[in-house]
Amino acid sequence: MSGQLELREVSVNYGEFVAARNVSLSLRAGQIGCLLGPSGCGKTTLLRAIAGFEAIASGEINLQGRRISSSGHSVPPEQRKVGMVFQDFALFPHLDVERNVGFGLAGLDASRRSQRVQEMLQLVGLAGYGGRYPHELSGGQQQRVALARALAPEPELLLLDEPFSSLDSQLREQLACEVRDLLKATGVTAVLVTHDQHEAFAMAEHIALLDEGRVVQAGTPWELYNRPVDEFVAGFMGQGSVITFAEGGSERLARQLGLGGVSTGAQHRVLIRPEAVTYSADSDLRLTITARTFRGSEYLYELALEGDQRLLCLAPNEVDLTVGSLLPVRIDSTRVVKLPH
Ligand SMILES: Nc1ncnc2c1ncn2[C@@H]1O[C@H](COP(=O)(O)OP(=O)(O)OP(=O)(O)O)[C@@H](O)[C@H]1O
Repeated sequence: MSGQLELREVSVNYGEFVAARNVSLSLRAGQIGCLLGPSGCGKTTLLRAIAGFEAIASGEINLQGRRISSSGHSVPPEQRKVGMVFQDFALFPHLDVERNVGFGLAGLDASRRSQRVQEMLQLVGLAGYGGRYPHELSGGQQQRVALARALAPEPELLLLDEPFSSLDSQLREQLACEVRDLLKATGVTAVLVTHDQHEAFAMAEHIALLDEGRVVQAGTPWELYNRPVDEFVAGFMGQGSVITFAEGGSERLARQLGLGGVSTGAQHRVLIRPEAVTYSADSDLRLTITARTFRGSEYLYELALEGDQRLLCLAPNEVDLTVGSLLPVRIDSTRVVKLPH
C-alpha cells in the first residue's frame, strides 16, 4: 500500500518568484518525513507539488518508482494515490462521519465500502461516531475523521499540511503522537508539513528544514537538534545559546566555561543547549542570573557571560534563586556543538 517517495532537485516557481529551489527528499516506504520551516519557506508549495496541484519547473518527483512530476509532465492528482489531511480538516459539513470517511470509496460496492469505513473509524478510535455530523465533534475528533477519510482509499502516500495547528497545544502533542503510531501501524508513507519543531519531533523520522525555498539541513530529528549545520538550524530546532569566542579573548572565556578543549584560539562560535548546562552546587563556575522562567518541574535560568553573552541553564525547580544571585553550574563539553564560521 505504501510507496517510496523521492524528490530530486525540485524547483517550483510562481512567475519570476522561485518558491522552492533544488529541493531533494527521499523517504523509504512507510517512513514519516517532515518539511519544516518558518512561514513562507515553501513547505506548502512542495506539498502541493507532490500532490500534483502545482507544476514543477525542474527536477522530478517519483512515487513508488513511477515518475509523477517533472518539467512539462504531471500525473493528475486523482491518479497519484495520494491522500491529504489539511489544517482546517476540510470535512464536508452536510455529510455525517460515515459518509465523510466513505467519500473516496465510490469504486467499492456498498457492503465493502461500509466495512472499510467501519475499519477506518475503529482505527482512529471513533467507532460508534459514524452518524454524527462534523459540528457535533471536537477539533481532535474532526481531525481523526479527516485522517480516516484520507487513509480509507489506501493511498500510497499521505500528505499532512499543518494538521494540528488549529488545536490547542496539549491536544496537538497528544494527537501528533497518536497519529504517528497510527501511521506506523498502517505502514503508509507520509509527509508532514509544519512550522512547529515539537510536532516534527513527535512525528517525523526524517526532517528537511527549509529556509527561503531551500533545504538548509536534512536528517533525523536528533541530528538537526544536536548537530545543526548553522545558527539558523540551531535556533529553529530549540533553545540554546550561541557563544562567540573572540580571537584573543577566547582562551579566558573557554577556560572559564571549562571548555578549553573546544577552544581553537581563532574566533569561533559554539551552540550550548540548556540541558548541557547543569546546576552543580560544588562547581567553581558561578554565573550571575540575569533572568529566570518557571517551567513547572524546572527553572530556565539565563546567565551572564563576558561580552554581554548569555548562557541558558535548566535547573530543577528546588534550585530557587533570584535574579542577581550566582548560580553554580557545570557544562558538559561533550554536548557543546562547534558551529561553522
Ligand atoms: N499562488 C502563489 N502565487 C505567488 N506566490 C505564491 C503563491 N503561493 C505561495 N506563494 C509564495 O511562495 C512562498 C512560499 O509559500 P508557501 O505557502 O509554500 O510557504 P509555507 O512555508 O507553506 O508558509 P506557511 O507556513 O505560512 O503556510 C511565499 O513567499 C508565498 O508568498
